[in-house]
Amino acid sequence: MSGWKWNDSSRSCNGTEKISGLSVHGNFQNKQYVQVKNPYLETMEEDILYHFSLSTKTHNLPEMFGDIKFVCVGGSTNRMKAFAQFIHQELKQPGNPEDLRDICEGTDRYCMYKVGPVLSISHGMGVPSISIMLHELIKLLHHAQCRDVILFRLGTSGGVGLAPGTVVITDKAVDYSFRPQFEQVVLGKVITRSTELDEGVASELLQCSSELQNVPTVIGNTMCTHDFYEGQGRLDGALCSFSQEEKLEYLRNAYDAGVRNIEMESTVFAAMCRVCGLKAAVVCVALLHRFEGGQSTAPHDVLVDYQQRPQVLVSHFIKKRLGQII
Ligand SMILES: O=P(O)(O)O[C@H]1O[C@H](CO)[C@@H](O)[C@H]1O
Ligand SMILES: O=c1cc[nH]c(=O)[nH]1
Repeated sequence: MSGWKWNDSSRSCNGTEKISGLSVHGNFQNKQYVQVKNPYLETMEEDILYHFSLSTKTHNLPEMFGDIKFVCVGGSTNRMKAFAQFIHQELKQPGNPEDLRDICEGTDRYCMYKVGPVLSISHGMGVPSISIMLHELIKLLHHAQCRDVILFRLGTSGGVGLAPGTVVITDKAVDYSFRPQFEQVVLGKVITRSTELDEGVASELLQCSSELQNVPTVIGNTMCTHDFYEGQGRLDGALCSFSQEEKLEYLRNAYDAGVRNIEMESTVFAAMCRVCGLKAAVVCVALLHRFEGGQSTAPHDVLVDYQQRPQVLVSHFIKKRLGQII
């Protein structure tokens, strides 16, 4: 790949830097390295990123990943492979997108594709699955000496008071009580972390959406639950202990608290990125209107179109940052 530019509207842009043989233009005076908050890591001779099938001894992580600027994560392996192929075309990368290799092929836990400065990774469903992936991803970015990285979660969700197909850029990721926090149990005690996301990236994404057709987008709070059925007030799970009225009351309360969509990873994603000094955004499409029901009745091709919307939006953002769109 010839050099790519690095535009960050929140900072002045100047200077050129070589990263892994690429000319990267931008302002690196505010170099933001990825911070790990674990003193034990420094003392380890080797760090095995077990679920990625990578290690600091067997892989040259700075050479493999040092130029990463954008990391896009999402639940499904197929979606994240499709996104890698899509961004490969959008960034006009050499070679055939069909030939992209899964860097994590040594394990079937997650998939990972690298396309120039973009990493596309799957994280499975729910907080435990994404948090394991994020521990290893953040260590990977740290070991690779990456800097000024932005993370995006590209997902699907249930809409609250929104037409299906609407993309929600998360303002605050909130828990089941609509609090902007994530609770982690550590050594039997609950640790509470803030789930604030980067406001600048969110408003830049909203601006990007206004430059696109067919990507209706709003900014709103995203509720993260630990379950798809009972946890999200669905009446169609194997278990249901509440009435339709109780469900609607909970969803109305969520709406009044600014919640516009419901998914299952945003709070831990926001909390871990924040602690480690990573800018992050959550961009999820609403597949259905939760006031109206629990099942996705839209035809397959419509759902495929909906799932592509966060990808189109984030790809536009990346192309702008790389100076490919003025
Ligand atoms: O579309 P993804 O990224 O998987 O996200 C949403 O979809 C899954 C449930 O179907 C949960 O993981 C939820 O957060
Ligand atoms: O309703 C939905 C749809 C997708 N993902 C969720 O977590 N909930």
